[in-house]
Amino acid sequence: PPALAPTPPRPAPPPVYPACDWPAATAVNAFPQALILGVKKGGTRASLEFLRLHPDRALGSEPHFFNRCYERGLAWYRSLMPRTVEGQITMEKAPSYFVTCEAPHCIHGMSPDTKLIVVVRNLVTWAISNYAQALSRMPGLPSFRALAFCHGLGPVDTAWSAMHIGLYAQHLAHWLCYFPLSHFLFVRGKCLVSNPAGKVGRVLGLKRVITDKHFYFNATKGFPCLKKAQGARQPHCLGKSKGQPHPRVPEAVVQRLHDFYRPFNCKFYQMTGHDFGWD
Ligand SMILES: Nc1ncnc2c1ncn2[C@@H]1O[C@H](COP(=O)(O)OS(=O)(=O)O)[C@@H](OP(=O)(O)O)[C@H]1O
Repeated sequence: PPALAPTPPRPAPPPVYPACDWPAATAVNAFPQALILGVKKGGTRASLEFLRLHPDRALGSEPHFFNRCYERGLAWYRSLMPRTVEGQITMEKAPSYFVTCEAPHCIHGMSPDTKLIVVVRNLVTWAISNYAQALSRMPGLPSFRALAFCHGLGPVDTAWSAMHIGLYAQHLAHWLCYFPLSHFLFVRGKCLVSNPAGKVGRVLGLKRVITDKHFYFNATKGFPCLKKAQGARQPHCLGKSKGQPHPRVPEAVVQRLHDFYRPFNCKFYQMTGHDFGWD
């Protein structure tokens, strides 16, 4: 008689989750619908921390995907995003996307509907802020003046990142080849300090949930801090690299930089239709 056919393996039983681990029926890892593109030292961390308070948004970690690890693929990127339910906006921030040449193309490839947030700041203050950060890490750094100008007093050294990144008009022109201006939201870094609730509350038309009640002014830090960070009971200020003292830079140097940036600023105002008043 023919040998008995082996019993076919039983199909694996469906997974059994403890009640508290049931996956929410509609929660998914969605690609970000909005990205904070930078710029670094503009106030990106403050924007992110303040937005965390909003129940209608979910913020991803900071994987620097579009400027450092795009080769890992969009599926990997998506898996890093928090699970969200319908009606929630997924967001991510990276300090350098705005100045990364390939980023507009890659982000457009992910979704041409992505909303883009850029935190901008007076470029001279901004350049000094970058220098302050670098100096705190490398105390032996040459003076600001020596780095800002070729040969000490020559033309502005646009090869220095603190000068180059500030050419907002040039970076924006590149982005506008991929996204219309209506997709951009420009946030003044200064407003995040003077009126954090106002600025953050209005981002992306989110319901007005974040108000002055969420903040207090911390006189020691000299900046607004959160009365309670998300999921915590304690007041929370940003870390010590945010809001650090700036070195004194001679007025003549500041003036020369204002003169240098003026035409670029004018161009940026024209492109965005908004006078940021940096001159
Ligand atoms: N609430 C609050 N607390 C502290 N700092 C605040 C806050 N709001 C805005 N800022 C400004 O944020 C600047 C740092 O910007 P970023 O977070 O974009 O820096 S980074 O690129 O992520 O390192 C930082 O720049 P510096 O003051 O030059 O350090 C601040 O001016």
